Amino acid sequence: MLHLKTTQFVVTAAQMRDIEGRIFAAGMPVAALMEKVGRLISVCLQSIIPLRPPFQGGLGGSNVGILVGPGHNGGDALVVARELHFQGYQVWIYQPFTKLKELTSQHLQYAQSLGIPCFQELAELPSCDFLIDGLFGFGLEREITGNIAEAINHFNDWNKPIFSIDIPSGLHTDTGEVLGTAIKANYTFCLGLWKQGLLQEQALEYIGKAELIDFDIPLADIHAILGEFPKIKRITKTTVFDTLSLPLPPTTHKYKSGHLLLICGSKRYAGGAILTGLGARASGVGMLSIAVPESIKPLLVSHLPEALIIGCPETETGAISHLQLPPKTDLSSFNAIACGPGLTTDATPIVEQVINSEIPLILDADGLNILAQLGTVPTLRKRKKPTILTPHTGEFHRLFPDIEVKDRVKAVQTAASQTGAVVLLKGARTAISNPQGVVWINSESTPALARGGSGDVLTGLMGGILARVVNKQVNIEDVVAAASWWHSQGGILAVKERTELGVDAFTLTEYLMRVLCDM
Ligand SMILES: NC(=O)C1=CN([C@@H]2O[C@H](COP(=O)(O)OP(=O)(O)OC[C@H]3O[C@@H](n4cnc5c(N)ncnc54)[C@H](O)[C@@H]3O)[C@@H](O)[C@H]2O)[C@@H](O)CC1
Ligand SMILES: [K+]
Repeated sequence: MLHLKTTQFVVTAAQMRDIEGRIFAAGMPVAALMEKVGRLISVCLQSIIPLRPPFQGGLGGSNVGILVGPGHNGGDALVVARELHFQGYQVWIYQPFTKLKELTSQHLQYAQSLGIPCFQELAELPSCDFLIDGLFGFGLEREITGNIAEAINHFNDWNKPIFSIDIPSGLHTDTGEVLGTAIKANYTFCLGLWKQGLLQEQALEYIGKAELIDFDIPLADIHAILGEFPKIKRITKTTVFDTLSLPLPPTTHKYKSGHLLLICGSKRYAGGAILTGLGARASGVGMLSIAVPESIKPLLVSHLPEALIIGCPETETGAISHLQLPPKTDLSSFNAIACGPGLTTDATPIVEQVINSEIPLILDADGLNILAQLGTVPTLRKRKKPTILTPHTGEFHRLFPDIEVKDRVKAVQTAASQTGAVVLLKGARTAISNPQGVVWINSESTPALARGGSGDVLTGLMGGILARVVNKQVNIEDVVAAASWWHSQGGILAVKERTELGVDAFTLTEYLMRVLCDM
């Protein structure tokens, strides 16, 4: 059986309930698990918000408001309330419901017996330094309305740090959409396994910093519900390292490390070709050929002296008119092709030519715009070798006008299944799917990468990795995931040294090479 690290797994509410059900059926008492989870959360909290030294003459301790819902999310919150109370924090409870689950009700009763004040009305609440949100977890099943919705909006307006247990109350556990209203957390303690909704772009505004609280779910139970090869996974360092096929064999030579053909650039967008080339350079690919319009060849040579720059005849508008490969070379000389950045839509014939080839192919930017004009699904259905599409949301709409992107995981799964391609949908939470619906989500990134040219770098990097490993029985979606992760980590590393405003695409290429030093 495949043993993935727990941090890779991603679950829906139904899957989490089934996994939890197996643990309880095997004999783990529900109350014991709640106790364990509550205590782990309170230990984390104490390290984030340590107890304040006593005020002179006062009782001391930080003031904590605990928001308690009717289910076990509320139960977790009550365990936290009790633990923080015993640590010396000043705790009060807000519990506006009339009916609580039995275990939750018991915890409430005990908390009240300890003298922890409990309020049902918003108007009665004292001020506090931070809030713990245990209103709803994965049991939220409909829109939040009425006084609870009012309370959530009220707490969001308080501008105090909010720590959400499992998921910010009000977010749909699977899609991350807001059901009526939702807590805007500064911090989310996701319990046991990553909930799919936390990895969706629309949840980002609500979850703050998210951390997984591991409470030792047996792998056998996870696999029993998610299958031996779970379909939806989070990209982690470990998976990427496996895909990159390192260290290099001592006897390797340049043609064994892959030969990538980039087709990119135009007189108008020469910079895109340079950035794509520099992205490919960072991948460590053995041989790099770059086809560009003849007039910008000298520019490319000066930036990428190690690459073979192929100057091609150009249209009146300065786009590549057709591919003119060197003597004794045809497309079968390459392990992979990456095509699109900076081409302009005047380069349609060349995109048609590579789509008709039998070489693994990445299409990006104008490559995607041209594909959309040709007709995405019928055009790609003819391909016999792997194809990767890397659209941002706008390009995705042009390629797949009938697919809704509210749930980005579903959107990439549908697009991949319709086309037979691996589809990467760019965003703050990039999602990748293969045609069988196997999904990778890149949950670590930085808004610093939302800048012109950043995507060109990704295409080059991905092309280089693909060319290096495509003949080594790797899954294409793993290659795409590795490139996405590497690209994001380059951005994250650059932010640390240069701030969020200091990560232009050219600078990013320099940080890419440093990412692997830390692995
Ligand atoms: N999965 C696990 O392994 C564990 C789960 N635990 C906790 O249990 C939680 C799930 O507990 P529950 O299944 O009790 O669910 P919740 O605590 O998320 O809430 C369910 C309750 O809320 C009510 N409800 C749902 N939507 C509502 C709405 N819009 N307005 C008003 N009421 C609404 C339901 O009728 C039900 O009573 C997790 O999120 C987690 O915090 C932990 O205690 C221990 C480990
Ligand atoms: K919650």
